[in-house]
Amino acid sequence: MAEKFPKVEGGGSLILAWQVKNKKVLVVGGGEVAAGRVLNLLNADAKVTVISPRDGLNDEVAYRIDHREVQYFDRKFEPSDLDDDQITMVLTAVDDPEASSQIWKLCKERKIAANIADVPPECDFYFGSVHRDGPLQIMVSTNGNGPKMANIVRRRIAANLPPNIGNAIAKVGELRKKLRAVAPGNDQGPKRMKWYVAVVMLFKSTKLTYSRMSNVCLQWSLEDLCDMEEEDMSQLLQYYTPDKVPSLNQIRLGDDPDEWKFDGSFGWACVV
Ligand SMILES: C[C@@]1(CC(=O)O)C2=NC(=C\c3[nH]c(c(CCC(=O)O)c3CC(=O)O)Cc3[nH]c(c(CC(=O)O)c3CCC(=O)O)/C=C3\N/C(=C\2)[C@@H](CCC(=O)O)[C@]3(C)CC(=O)O)/[C@H]1CCC(=O)O
Ligand SMILES: NC(=O)c1ccc[n+]([C@@H]2O[C@H](COP(=O)([O-])OP(=O)(O)OC[C@H]3O[C@@H](n4cnc5c(N)ncnc54)[C@H](O)[C@@H]3O)[C@@H](O)[C@H]2O)c1
Repeated sequence: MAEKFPKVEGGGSLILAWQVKNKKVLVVGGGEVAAGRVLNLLNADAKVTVISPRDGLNDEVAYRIDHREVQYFDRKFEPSDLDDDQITMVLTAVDDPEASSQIWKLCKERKIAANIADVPPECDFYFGSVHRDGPLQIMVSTNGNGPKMANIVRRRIAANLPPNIGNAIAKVGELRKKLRAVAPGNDQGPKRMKWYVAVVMLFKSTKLTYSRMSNVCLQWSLEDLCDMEEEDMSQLLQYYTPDKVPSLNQIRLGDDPDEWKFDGSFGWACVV
């Protein structure tokens, strides 16, 4: 018999999307691993400081420093580097296990979250293998079992994604923002979410699951979403107040016989 609630399966990680925008992060080390860490951090708009002797710098880290993408100190780590309560996180990637352990202990004394590359027990969090396409990020973790496998799984997932998915998500983001402007109140919350989900489900019912659905009159495709212009979005948003979800043709051509009322079920819209 199926369980009523999901079964707990311990031993995993809590996977989150940490918002480090404008927050200070210290990276100790300037080699190949540090280069990857720095890129991840800059992609998340963090304020990055790198501490590493110049002669140990990898070309990519040197490039970030030369282009002032990071703040830089040309020396080894010193405990006083942690004397800044604005530091949100410390990442070490040094080829010196003693220095690594010392940094971990100091971070714990100061309650700063830290990742010590190479030493899983000395990590408050692990990195994962990340696929990025505009606003879309997919992280794969094997929870320390096999980082190379994480890389392989991530590539396989990415290869199976529709090519326009990042753009489509960006458009949905724009639409969602505009919808909030049209219906800002908290009291609109449930209606706003229901209508928005109905619109997104129309797009889900098309290219993402296409062949099985081919007898159903499909109204939106991923490409349609990507092609949405300002004008299309304003047209679409006019259907929010009467709680209707139009077809793309209706938005573009204004013909209304196909119009259907959203009945609250997130099923398929069938226009015959
Ligand atoms: C995913 C990725 C993200 C990133 O680092 O950004 C990542 N490691 C990557 C690559 C990679 N790392 C290593 C190899 C060599 C081959 C091999 O060992 O497999 C390769 C492969 C390569 O280089 O191709 C060596 C290695 N790594 C760790 C140890 C220590 C240990 O296991 O004890 C050792 C042994 C050192 C030694 O033996 O001396 C530990 C960790 N590495 C993690 C993440 C965390 C667990 C993530 C997970 O389990 O999913 C964790 C626990 C902590 C952390 O680093 O956060 C990135 C792939 C990104 C991508 O390409 O997409
Ligand atoms: N994702 C992972 O977890 C992963 C993957 C591969 C390797 N590693 C491990 O991570 C560590 C770093 O790997 P790498 O390839 O970048 O090494 P690397 O030799 O290219 O770089 C080490 C860097 O640390 C700097 N450094 C050394 N001591 C320092 C100190 N006290 N203060 C500041 N900087 C210092 C060096 O100048 C150099 O820039 C190694 O121990 C490696 O085995 C981890």
